[in-house]
Amino acid sequence: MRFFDRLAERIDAVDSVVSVGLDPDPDRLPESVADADLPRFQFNRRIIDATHEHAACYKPNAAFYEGPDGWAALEETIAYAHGKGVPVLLDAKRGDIGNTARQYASALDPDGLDADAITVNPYLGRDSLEPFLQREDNGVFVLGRTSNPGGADLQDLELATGEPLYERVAALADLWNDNDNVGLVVGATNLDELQSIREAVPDLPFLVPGVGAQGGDAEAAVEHGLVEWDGPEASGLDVGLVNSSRGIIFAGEEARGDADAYFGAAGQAARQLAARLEQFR
Ligand SMILES: O=C(O)c1cc(=O)[nH]c(=O)n1[C@@H]1O[C@H](COP(=O)(O)O)[C@@H](O)[C@H]1O
Repeated sequence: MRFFDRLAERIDAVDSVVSVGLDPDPDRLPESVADADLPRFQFNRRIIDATHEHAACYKPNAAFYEGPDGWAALEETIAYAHGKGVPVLLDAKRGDIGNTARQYASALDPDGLDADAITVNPYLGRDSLEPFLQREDNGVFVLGRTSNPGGADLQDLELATGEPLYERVAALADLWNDNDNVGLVVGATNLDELQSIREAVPDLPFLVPGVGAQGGDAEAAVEHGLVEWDGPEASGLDVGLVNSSRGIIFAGEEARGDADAYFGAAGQAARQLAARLEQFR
């Protein structure tokens, strides 16, 4: 089944468009997991237990799995999320020349990390993304307009045609969508850009990061991020994702010494965000 069909069904089943970001910063892990084998996985396991009923997907950011045992923690995390029936979007922001890109894309293989979808960087052009785009059952989220302040440095540059570069990227992503597997990453912190990209590409689902810790606009994220899915299996359902990472996984930080309270707070934060976003759907 294609990624966006699976995602639309998941969103429908849990009434949530929340992507829970699994970014287990080693400096912020509570004592209850810090001394365990694979602490990052043990942390994620507890987070997944607490949040899965409100999660449309999990988004582990590959940066947080660098270093010894990082890949093992990521592999275990993805398998554990799948065990709860939740798709996984690997946030790796890949993009490189063809033979390198093919290796990066193996993260989507069932005998690789088995991620359901991945984020990619469009700046090396179509051929660098081909190994991802060809995988009909996997989602490919192209960075459109990022949420960080420096995103403007390049992405807002005006082209000779008068359009900003991010709009050209969005149009290209639409063009690359032969397999109905392309989405766009557009931050919730830049409302004008969010709106204008939605107008430029009315049919692509967005991953909208930046709500929560970065202070982005949840209502605009839902209004512009979701589209009615017109796929072969889950047609007519909403599809799109609004991500929060630190705002959910570290919501219990004041209860660091009490594991149940700590992870309970993450569950509550995921539930509250899901309910808040549902108001705007
Ligand atoms: O691709 C992303 O997910 C992404 C794109 C973007 O423009 N901004 C952005 O914050 N992200 C990621 O989304 C997550 C946001 O984390 P929080 O700010 O903790 O919610 C991190 O993993 C970021 O790397």
